[in-house]
Amino acid sequence: MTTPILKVEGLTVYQGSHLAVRDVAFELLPGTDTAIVGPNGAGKSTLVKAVLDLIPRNAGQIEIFARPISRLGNLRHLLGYMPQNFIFDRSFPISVSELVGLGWTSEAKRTSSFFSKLQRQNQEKSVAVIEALQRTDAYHLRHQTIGTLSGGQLKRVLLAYCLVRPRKLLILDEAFAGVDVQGTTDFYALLNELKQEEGWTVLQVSHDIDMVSRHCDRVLCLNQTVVCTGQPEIALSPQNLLATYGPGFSRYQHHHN
Ligand SMILES: Nc1ncnc2c1ncn2[C@@H]1O[C@H](COP(=O)(O)OP(=O)(O)OP(=O)(O)O)[C@@H](O)[C@H]1O
Repeated sequence: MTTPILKVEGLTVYQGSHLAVRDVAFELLPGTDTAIVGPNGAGKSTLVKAVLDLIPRNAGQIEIFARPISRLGNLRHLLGYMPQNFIFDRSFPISVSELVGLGWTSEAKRTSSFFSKLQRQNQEKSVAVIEALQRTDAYHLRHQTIGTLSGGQLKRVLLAYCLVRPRKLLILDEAFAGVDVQGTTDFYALLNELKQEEGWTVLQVSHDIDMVSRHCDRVLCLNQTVVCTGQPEIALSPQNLLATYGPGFSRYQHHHN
């Protein structure tokens, strides 16, 4: 039997006095792309943050790479996360390259001296930063300070931050909101490449039902608790969308080519 990359059982989370996520259970198998969809306030971001142990949970177990989340240790480097909002002081003088470089960590290798090791690591890091920025089409932004970026440009840079070292699990919270149509199509192609060629597992929160139905392997419909889960053609059936979003929902059609 394949060991799941992520296993969530009985997850319940309160935000203040509000029950945001109730008794959620699901698994992610290696090399799959799963979308979490649901209406505003359904608990999607709360679920993702609780899965990453960034906010406390009231009940439930979370295992990542077959280890309890609290005992991940160095394996945390194999986890990439792009939050829904990245709030920072726009006057903070950090360049795009420097920010992306913060996501890089070296693989431990033995070398002859401290200085040659440091030199080699700096070279490896520079190459990794350039490659990550090229992959997200943000290389031209490398010298800009992050405070000068547009919303969509910042998303590209944050994705580069996630890609600057190999990961096994990439968690994206509305990563493509604010990205133009071509950029969104490119991003999905990139996710597909990471999945198919490098074996990454992806969990993404999205409101773009059309792109999710085209590109994701599985969908988890959430409205405080799991309404349904399965392959897109089943999970996103009109009945399931009605059950998840309520009667006011009409499927928003994007026309990506
Ligand atoms: N820090 C907080 N304090 C109190 N309540 C919160 C907090 N964060 C979220 N909530 C509430 O928890 C519920 C779930 O919020 P969450 O952000 O997880 O939803 P979401 O599905 O990600 O929504 P959206 O699609 O709008 O991003 C909402 O009712 C929200 O008002």
